[in-house]
Amino acid sequence: MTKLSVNINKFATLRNARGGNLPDILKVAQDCERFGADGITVHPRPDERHIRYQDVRDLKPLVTTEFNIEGYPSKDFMDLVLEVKPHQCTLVPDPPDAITSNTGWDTVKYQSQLKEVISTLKKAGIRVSIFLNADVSKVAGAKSAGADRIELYTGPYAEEYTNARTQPQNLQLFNDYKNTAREATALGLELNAGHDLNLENLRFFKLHIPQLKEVSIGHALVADALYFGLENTIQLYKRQLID
Ligand SMILES: CC(=O)[C@@H](O)[C@H](O)COP(=O)(O)O
Ligand SMILES: NCC(=O)COP(=O)(O)O
Repeated sequence: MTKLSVNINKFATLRNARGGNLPDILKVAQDCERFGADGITVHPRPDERHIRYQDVRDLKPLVTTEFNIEGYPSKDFMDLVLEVKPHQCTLVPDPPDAITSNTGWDTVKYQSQLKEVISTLKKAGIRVSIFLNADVSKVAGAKSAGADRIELYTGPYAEEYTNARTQPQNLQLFNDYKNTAREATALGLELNAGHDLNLENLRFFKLHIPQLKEVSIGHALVADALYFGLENTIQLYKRQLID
């Protein structure tokens, strides 16, 4: 079964809208775990518009499942990750002003930066995943940089799935995902995926990329929780991930 890591950024967005502490992010994380999440993901951004650096520190002793911190490896981010020591760190090539993540690493161009950062994280005992487009030519660079996993950026998949409304298995784009996943497995890299996954597109992705270890989902899951409740929603997503 593929693990579901719930990205709690959007709960923090709601909290920050008013100041104060509603909803309580620490309780949200614990409740997500109680409701069946296999992990908690946070993606602190430099402007701290949702998850704050202090949230990440406060979450560390409370998260009993897998803790995954995502972000661009700036000095501040690296200091935070090395202090908190999550189970996994997912490196994302976002510029500081990114509205959200919208591409994976160019593992050729940024090979030496990735090598250095990954080596530092791995020395601290942190598993490293790097965010990658569905582009088979970038997988070898992830391996040679020392990553343990790649996280497939599923934004374009989600968009095509919504636009096609037919048989997504016919899409060239989806073949790129399958080939990238196959190459990762062949090189001994484990596979995660995330971005814009939702209750409509998740099952198809899981069925066609069975080696998927983990998905991290936030935006759509939080939106669904408004209608179905958090516990039901987490269970609905988990059902999509059964082998
Ligand atoms: C790497 C990735 O796809 C997610 O972390 C996503 O970008 C969530 O970030 P935001 O919640 O800031 O949109
Ligand atoms: N790594 C992807 C993630 O954590 C959540 O992305 P989204 O579901 O908020 O688009």
